[in-house]
Amino acid sequence: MMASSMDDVAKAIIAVDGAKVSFGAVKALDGVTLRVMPGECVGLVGHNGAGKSTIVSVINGGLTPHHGIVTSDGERQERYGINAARDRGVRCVFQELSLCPNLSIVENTRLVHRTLGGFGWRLRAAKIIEKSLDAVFPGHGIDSGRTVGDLSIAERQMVEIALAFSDAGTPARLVILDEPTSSLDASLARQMLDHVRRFIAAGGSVIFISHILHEILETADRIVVMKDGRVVAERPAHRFDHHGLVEAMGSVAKAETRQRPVCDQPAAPVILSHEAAGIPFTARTGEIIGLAGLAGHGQTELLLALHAARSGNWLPQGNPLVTFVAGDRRLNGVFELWSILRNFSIASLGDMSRRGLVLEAGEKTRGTAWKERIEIRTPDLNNRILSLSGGNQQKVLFARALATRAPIVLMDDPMRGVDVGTKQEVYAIIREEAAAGRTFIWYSTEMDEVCLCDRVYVFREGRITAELGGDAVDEANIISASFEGTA
Ligand SMILES: Nc1ncnc2c1ncn2[C@@H]1O[C@H](COP(=O)(O)OP(=O)(O)OP(=O)(O)O)[C@@H](O)[C@H]1O
Repeated sequence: MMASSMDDVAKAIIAVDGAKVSFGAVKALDGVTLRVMPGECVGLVGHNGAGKSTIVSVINGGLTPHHGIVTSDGERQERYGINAARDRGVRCVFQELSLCPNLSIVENTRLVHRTLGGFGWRLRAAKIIEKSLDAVFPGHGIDSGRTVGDLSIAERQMVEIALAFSDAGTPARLVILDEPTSSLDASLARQMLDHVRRFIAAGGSVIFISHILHEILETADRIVVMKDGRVVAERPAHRFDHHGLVEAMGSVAKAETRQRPVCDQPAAPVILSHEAAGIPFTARTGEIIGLAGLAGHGQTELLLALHAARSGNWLPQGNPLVTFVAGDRRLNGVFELWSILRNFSIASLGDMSRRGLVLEAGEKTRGTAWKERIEIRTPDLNNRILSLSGGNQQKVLFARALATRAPIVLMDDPMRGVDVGTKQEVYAIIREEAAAGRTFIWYSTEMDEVCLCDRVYVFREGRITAELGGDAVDEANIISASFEGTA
């Protein structure tokens, strides 16, 4: 080891050296070395399945590597686990939200901070979480007495983030944020990124994982790129640009194309309409319609209402009229005990069976074709769905919906956690299918995606306040309509 490298290990809050982790035949980590210094934000990027969440589990003490050394503040950790990590000030916001849905925010705060017992703990817990919510998301409007199960996915993500930064005696020193903004709209994401910079300026450390590269480029001090279980590039953030990062991520990341499809179909028949609050909603055959506005302002409710209204409608040959890509994959999307293949094929079993029996060869052929088309990374489609990384699970849900013959596809922020390369692939598929007559209704918290749509409805406080079409679909118009509700 070089002298500077030894110095780094001594100063690092956490240093992992040569970590190897395998799951069966899959080498999730193949000799990863990562150090986090006080007062720095390390950006961690890489394709879906690159190993980012796995190295986070090692640092968080949730997973002991088969090989490798963990050092903290210069001390080699022989028995490093979740409790040791917590005692050293390591906090983690997981990709899959981890709060107990049947408990209130205050009760969840008590669970996270084990020392928060004794007389009057409710009041103290409420103060702790409220202080942190106010610091990270000023003006959040979340009452800490609410039950977590009643919160929107964005609100749950906000509470998880605030909990990670909260202080009940042992202050957070290293906060790991694994795709923290995936359910947040641009203004909430901004608040969180600003808080990260304040935390760093005060001497804290952050590991920040995101597929939204501009967030990484503007927030991280140093960027580490992973590919297939290895670190393949590592530089100060100012020495990367967007293109350089995409290139470093490797073959999966293809060049981005940002042009919006031109769908000039005022004459196409209306396939769906709904009397929404505010401007009425309509969708025509072959249109890609975006639902925009701040997170949780009624977009998911419209998708659910459209689904409820038309889910009983079947086309000839037993195909449904609408299909749905759920936003909250753990709650509404994934069948956790099933294989990847069965999770994929469940929505189109009608097309894969004869006289009530599923034709296994046909199911496998279709599954394999989709696996290759959007690069679902697994050695075997018969593995359990939970063996996939988060982004790869999301790809399965997407493939499940697209593999049906439903002419209307409802999508509730479907690209959550999907890597940049696959996103381009999926945008191309959506465009192709829309050109062939499929209608897409697409809620997204990412402005770039909303701007790919032919027509956009902007939501504010449960109402549709603006409808933008053609050249009017741009960031400035969407932001102005989100805040002022100008049509
Ligand atoms: N419990 C498990 N069982 C089997 N394989 C697993 C398990 N957990 C992770 N893997 C595999 O390890 C590899 C690394 O996964 P990991 O979750 O670290 O990727 P990631 O970089 O975080 O991806 P994403 O961007 O999709 O979140 C993947 O190939 C994944 O399928």
